[in-house]
Amino acid sequence: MTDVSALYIGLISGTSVDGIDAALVSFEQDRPQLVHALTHPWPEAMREQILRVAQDETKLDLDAYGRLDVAIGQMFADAVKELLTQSGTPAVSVRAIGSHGQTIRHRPSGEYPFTLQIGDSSVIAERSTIDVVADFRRADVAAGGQGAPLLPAVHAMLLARPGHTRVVLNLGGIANITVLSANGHVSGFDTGPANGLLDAWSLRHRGEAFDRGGAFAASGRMDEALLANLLEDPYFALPPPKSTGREHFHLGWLDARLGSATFSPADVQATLLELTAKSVANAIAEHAGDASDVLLCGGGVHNGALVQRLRELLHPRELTSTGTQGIDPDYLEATAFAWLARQRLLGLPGNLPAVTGARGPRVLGAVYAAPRTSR
Ligand SMILES: Nc1ncnc2c1ncn2[C@@H]1O[C@H](COP(=O)(O)OP(=O)(O)OP(=O)(O)O)[C@@H](O)[C@H]1O
Ligand SMILES: CC(=O)N[C@H]1[C@@H]2OC[C@@H](O2)[C@@H](O)[C@@H]1O[C@H](C)C(=O)O
Repeated sequence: MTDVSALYIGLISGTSVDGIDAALVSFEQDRPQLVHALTHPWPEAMREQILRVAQDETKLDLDAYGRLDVAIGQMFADAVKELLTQSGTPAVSVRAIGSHGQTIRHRPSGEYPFTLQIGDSSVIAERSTIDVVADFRRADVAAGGQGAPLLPAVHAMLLARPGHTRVVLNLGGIANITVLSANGHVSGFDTGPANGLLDAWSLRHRGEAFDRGGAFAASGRMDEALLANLLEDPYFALPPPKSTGREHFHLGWLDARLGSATFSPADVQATLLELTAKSVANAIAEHAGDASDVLLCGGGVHNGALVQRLRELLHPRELTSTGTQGIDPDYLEATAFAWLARQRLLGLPGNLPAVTGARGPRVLGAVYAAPRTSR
């Protein structure tokens, strides 16, 4: 019998690979509530390795794959330990961990569609002594879906405003929107890059993992011809359901479009910021024309230059953070994976077929049992 009143933990390292977000979550009438959260940073060498693998700059042999899977699992277990210590929570009072893992490849279309999140869940269960639910995307992909985005179900539960069309915009490495329609319908998809390309260009030209506040972009001038060239990527015109990742939008993608043309690094950064803002605004105009407000979450809420540009493009819609609704924009994804773990233990579906394109609702994830004798 599942104890539905217990605490859960949600874990995710997203496409920015900036750290492992860990959230301790309680439930009240099935609604998740954040109790405590932290971001456990990746050691720099590991972050670089994950990025190289995710962008196909490093081809992994099976031994290297196995080692990376375990190393990521160990870091996820460390994040759990830190979360329990900081919050003063004994492991025994946590019913389960929902671990998204680290996406290293996402190819949900074609003859053999797949999506790959790694971070050995048995290692997390063994080290934390807590049951782990993981592998949340593959059942949806097996059912013909994209396996992503999964957050729209949680956005609907926490942020829908009956009678109004509202958009939730996640600005992670990749950007995705959820459209919460006035009539209750929920749709959503990945619009394209958010911070991933901005981070990569910042690292290459300034040695900084991200462009704090968007200052680097703000120091340059957007180039119209380059922007038009980038927006020609066929992904932007694809109809939903659709999802993407670092295997598509990465520095190699950008370099191929820059070709032999010379731009100042700051002008490219400004153009990348405009690419994120324009592709998001175009998607909202096309799929949520009647939206009255847009709620932001994900690390991009801290990029003042990006938020300012989005505000201009989305005018007259109101643009605020999910924080205005009492939802921490930095930990919504981790909170959602705690909810998904609970759904799995309750035998309830986690996907929204109208979003992912799956043939139907599916119970998502697999359970990795903790060692019973040590509890
Ligand atoms: N102060 C800041 N200024 C500018 N950008 C910032 C700032 N703080 C965070 N960011 C951006 O937010 C990113 C992290 O966002 P987030 O944690 O939401 O991404 P993610 O969860 O890895 O991605 P995804 O949602 O695609 O899986 C950083 O890589 C950085 O680009
Ligand atoms: C395959 C994968 O990891 N996709 C991520 C990624 O990061 C943002 C966007 O692309 C979204 O589709 C998804 O993550 C969130 C957690 C989701 O499933 O809603």
